[in-house]
Amino acid sequence: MYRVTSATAADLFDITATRRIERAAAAALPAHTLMQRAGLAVARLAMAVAPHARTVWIACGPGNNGGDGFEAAAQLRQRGFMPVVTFAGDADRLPPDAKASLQRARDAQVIFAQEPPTDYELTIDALLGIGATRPPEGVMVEWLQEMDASGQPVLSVDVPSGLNADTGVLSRRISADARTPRVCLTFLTLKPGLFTANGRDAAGTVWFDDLGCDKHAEPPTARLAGRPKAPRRTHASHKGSYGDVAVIGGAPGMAGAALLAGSAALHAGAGRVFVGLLDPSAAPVDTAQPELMLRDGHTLDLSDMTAVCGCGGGTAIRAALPRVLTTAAALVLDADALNAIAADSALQMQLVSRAQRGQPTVITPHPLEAARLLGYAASDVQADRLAAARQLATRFGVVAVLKGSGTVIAADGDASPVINLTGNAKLATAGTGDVLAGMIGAALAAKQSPFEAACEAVWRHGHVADTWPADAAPLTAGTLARQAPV
Ligand SMILES: NC(=O)C1=CN([C@@H]2O[C@H](COP(=O)(O)OP(=O)(O)OC[C@H]3O[C@@H](n4cnc5c(N)ncnc54)[C@H](O)[C@@H]3O)[C@@H](O)[C@H]2O)[C@@H](O)CC1
Ligand SMILES: Nc1ncnc2c1ncn2[C@@H]1O[C@H](COP(=O)(O)OP(=O)(O)O)[C@@H](O)[C@H]1O
Ligand SMILES: [K+]
Repeated sequence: MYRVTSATAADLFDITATRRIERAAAAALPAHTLMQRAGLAVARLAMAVAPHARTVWIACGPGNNGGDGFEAAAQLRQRGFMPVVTFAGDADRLPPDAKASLQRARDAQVIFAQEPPTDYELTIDALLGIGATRPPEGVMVEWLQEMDASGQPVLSVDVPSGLNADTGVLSRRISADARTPRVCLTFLTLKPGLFTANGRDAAGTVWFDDLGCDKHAEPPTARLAGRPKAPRRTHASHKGSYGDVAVIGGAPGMAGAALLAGSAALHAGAGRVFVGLLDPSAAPVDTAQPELMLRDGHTLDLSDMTAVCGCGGGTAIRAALPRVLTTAAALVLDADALNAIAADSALQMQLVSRAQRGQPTVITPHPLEAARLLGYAASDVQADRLAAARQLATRFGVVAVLKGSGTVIAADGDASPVINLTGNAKLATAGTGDVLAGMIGAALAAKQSPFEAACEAVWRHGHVADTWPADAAPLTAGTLARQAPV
């Protein structure tokens, strides 16, 4: 059993793949073995999460997820805890493994009740796992609401009930005021839905137990990339070794966004950074960051540069795009550049033809920008973030970075998409996206592969927010841009 952190590199498997792995694992072991191992693992983690607990409320559902709960109840009872089980199901219709575990819980003198206990120190959510076919209803909803509001730790078995393990869509809203600490112990595979969309809020800290079944040949659905290697510079390197970045953006009134991207590219290690502003009346120098070379965004030669295009671009970016799309050696497209491309099929064709010419492009949409590019609603993008990122990558021949909680990075081709585990809501402030675009630009300019450049920059950007002290002033985009790579 191990705890998943942002440093963890691991494969993720959707429900269909997990089912195949589960069937193969079950076939290789004596009956009931997997559930016994799962229940024991839940009991062990419960004791670690709440060693002081006396009463543990275990909410069990109608399938094998409930079976894991019965098994954990039996184990906890044998260790002197007072588990109280509420069961939302029919004992006669339980699958065989779960039925056997129900009997073991009864034999261990576990208390069964109709209602949750009045006082308890830990809840185990064993209502629904990967077999959930529809959102929870009836008494399950009541119990889940009680858990959310209890303030006591919740340990979700395999998957938080109501969470789609493939997409991270949760059937209910968890209030931002809820102070309930959450852990999730997931079995056999790590599932993508635990790490994106609502998955992070619903699952809390994720623990993984392979139940002794670590060998299988199933291809992954997605990956956690883990901590990137620290950047190294050879002694004899020079500024040309790290490439040129040109930020194209900063329409009248929006120079700040372009300067933020430029500052981020500079601090992320680019050899030289130009900022091509689209505001003819812009000042000739940024005195706060004099290393940035300010130029006219419409005329800057991009043929040997990595362009970062769109930050604060406004409507002026439209006129600059045909030249940027055809000439930039490598390209990061953000914000208004993406909105302009979404509205113009000729620009879309120019974007697609970049890949055919071997000119790499990374796009960095947030969900609404992704929705515009795909012709969907933002809610459709959020309903399946992995699928949306893959579609963007394939349709435009790019590396797509779909931002938000659990940023997804997908490439056109066979590579599994990556879900990034760094970052938090401290980044939910204006300008942090411009900073990310600049950081990716610097990584591309240093000749990293576009997919690697995007994954590493997204990781580092989020890591700054993760390590930002809780008692420090809020993390602004300007401060974020000035952090050196880790
Ligand atoms: N079979 C095995 O080898 C193992 C199974 N394990 C556990 O088994 C779980 C999967 O078990 P199941 O396939 O039985 O699936 P679940 O226990 O997730 O749920 C399936 C049951 O819930 C019902 N159901 C689905 N959605 C519902 C809803 N919204 N309201 C009410 N009832 C609903 C279904 O009709 C079915 O009876 C895993 O998540 C994991 O916890 C683990 O013990 C590991 C080993
Ligand atoms: N709750 C969150 N968890 C993780 N990352 C977040 C969260 N909110 C915002 N971010 C990150 O912050 C950045 C915001 O980018 P964007 O929406 O383009 O903002 P802006 O245009 O103001 O710069 C993205 O990298 C996004 O992934
Ligand atoms: K569950």
